[in-house]
Amino acid sequence: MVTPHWQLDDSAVERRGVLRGLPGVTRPVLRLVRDAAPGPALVVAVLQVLSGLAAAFGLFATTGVLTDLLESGPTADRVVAALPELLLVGAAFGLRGALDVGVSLAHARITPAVRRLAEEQLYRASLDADLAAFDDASFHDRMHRARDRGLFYLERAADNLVELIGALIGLAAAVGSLAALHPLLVPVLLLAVVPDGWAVHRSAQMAYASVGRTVALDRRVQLVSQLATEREPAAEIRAYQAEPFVLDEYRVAADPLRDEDVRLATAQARVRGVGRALAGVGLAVTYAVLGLLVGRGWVPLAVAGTAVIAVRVGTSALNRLVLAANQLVEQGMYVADYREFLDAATGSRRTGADVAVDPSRVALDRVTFRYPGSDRAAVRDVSLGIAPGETIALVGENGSGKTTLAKLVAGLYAPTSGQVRWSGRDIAGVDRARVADRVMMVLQDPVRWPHTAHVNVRVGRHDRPDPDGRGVRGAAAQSGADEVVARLPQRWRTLLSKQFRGGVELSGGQWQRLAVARGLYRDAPLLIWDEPTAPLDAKAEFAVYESLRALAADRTVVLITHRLASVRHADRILLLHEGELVEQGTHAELLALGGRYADLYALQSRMHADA
Ligand SMILES: Nc1ncnc2c1ncn2[C@@H]1O[C@H](COP(=O)(O)OP(=O)(O)OP(=O)(O)O)[C@@H](O)[C@H]1O
Repeated sequence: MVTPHWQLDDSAVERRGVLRGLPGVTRPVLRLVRDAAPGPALVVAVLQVLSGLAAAFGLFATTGVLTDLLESGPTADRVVAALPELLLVGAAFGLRGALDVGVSLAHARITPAVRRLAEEQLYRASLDADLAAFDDASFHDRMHRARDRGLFYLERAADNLVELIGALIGLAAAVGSLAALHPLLVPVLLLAVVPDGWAVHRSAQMAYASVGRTVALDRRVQLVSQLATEREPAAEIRAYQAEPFVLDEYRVAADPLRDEDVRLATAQARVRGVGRALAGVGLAVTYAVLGLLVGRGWVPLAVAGTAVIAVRVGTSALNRLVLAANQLVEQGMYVADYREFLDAATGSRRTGADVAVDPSRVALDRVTFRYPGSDRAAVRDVSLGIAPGETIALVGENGSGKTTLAKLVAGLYAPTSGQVRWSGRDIAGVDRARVADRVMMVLQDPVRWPHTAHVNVRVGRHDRPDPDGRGVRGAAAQSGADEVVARLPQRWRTLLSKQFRGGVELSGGQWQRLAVARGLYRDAPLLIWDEPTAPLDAKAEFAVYESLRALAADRTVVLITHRLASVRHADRILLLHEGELVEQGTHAELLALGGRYADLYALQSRMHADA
């Protein structure tokens, strides 16, 4: 059996065989922490340094305590002699505890702020991305990794960074004290922790490799999960008795995912076991060396006593450090995914001149467009001109390229080759927002904004001042949306989403009327009209076409429809076939030509006559 393309995917692993170094990981996280919560970040840094100093001081004071206790003489005298140093040790560690509480308090403000900033950056990048990027599977993969894992691990990475710095400072305190007591004690400390550190590092590597292999499967499971749990597909799944099919789809993706998880957990447990065993041996060697130093008389017993404590403090700090560093490296790979997505999204954005453009005269010059990853052109070598105020109609079979061509005219896609010019200017070189500002677009499958009826219309141009609501009401009257709203329980303030309490659902045609109102409310000189009347009843369709005719009076209009009766009044009809412009002219000219249009028209007329 051939493995479907969305199953185990090794390309992602190859791409990242080599782990990025810690500095490469910490830099972006550090930058994010600094930008998200500069004050708390500074407080954490200062308190951590003070806490490290208190720990070092406490260790030094411990040597004094042990020296006094190990002196010869009556026990009571020795304890009394050690009291001042004992108080100092208590004060140092008490202070350290208080400082650590301060670190925790400041730290608590960092993580939510990092999440908040990272989310906004992600959504902004996604909204900024070029439309064509959404037709690209690798863009989706990146988006999925960045949104579902990148954000989560970014938060964890920020936590680990704080932990890492704390552990580093704790370690510096222990190493500093050990070096001051005897330089040989420092390398001995490493023996105890390096094997465990290797194990954690190796298992992080394995985890990431596994995620790289299964990301596409994971996405598949999520898609199936939507099918099984969301409201939209629920009716059709039941009507088609597709429940077992959906479950099978789930199993096909979920079984290999489960097997991969088991394999990973087993391999990780094995590596960690080896690491633990070696770490035990390392600790035994550490204490043996310490015993040797005391036995040879190179180190006094009191110093050795402090060294034991310092080794314990140092080992624990080093363990925390290795763990935090390794988690950070692992999380850093997801952070890199997040950054990569941000870069890809930003990179996909077409930047151009920030100048006003005028779409009254549109010219296409040998325009070809291929969707990302597709080797067939959806629009091929199309040249045409649209005169100011002209209404052109695009007709043709399903998939002939009408919608794609309309989006090229509107500047939503940039041609793969050729040029789209507005009043002589190639719009590929113009800022996207400037182009979009001049277009009103009503599409086949409009967004159902989970908001009030009013917002559903106003979002057509959300920054247009409409204090008394006249603009919204006018657009609604033209599209027939006013009748829909009149029947809603709270009129314009009714929430149009069943997913929220008190929300209501509309029929397809009712949604479409609101979408048409939204397009009309936008009010721009170039109108793209992509079959928006298909779900409307005859009365609403008639009303909408009447308002379209009124709108067309002072606008350039690109009209897409399969109802040839509706295109008879267009100034020119263009027939597309497999992406190519094969016929154009007025209704009468095309009928006289006796080509594809004439055949289609005859067919539709017969169907209507039969009906
Ligand atoms: N997002 C996409 N990614 C890849 N290919 C696409 C995408 N959208 C459309 N296509 C392909 O491009 C071709 C043209 O599609 P387009 O939607 O422009 O046709 P259309 O004439 O508007 O069709 P319809 O009458 O069904 O609305 C089709 O072969 C389609 O499969």
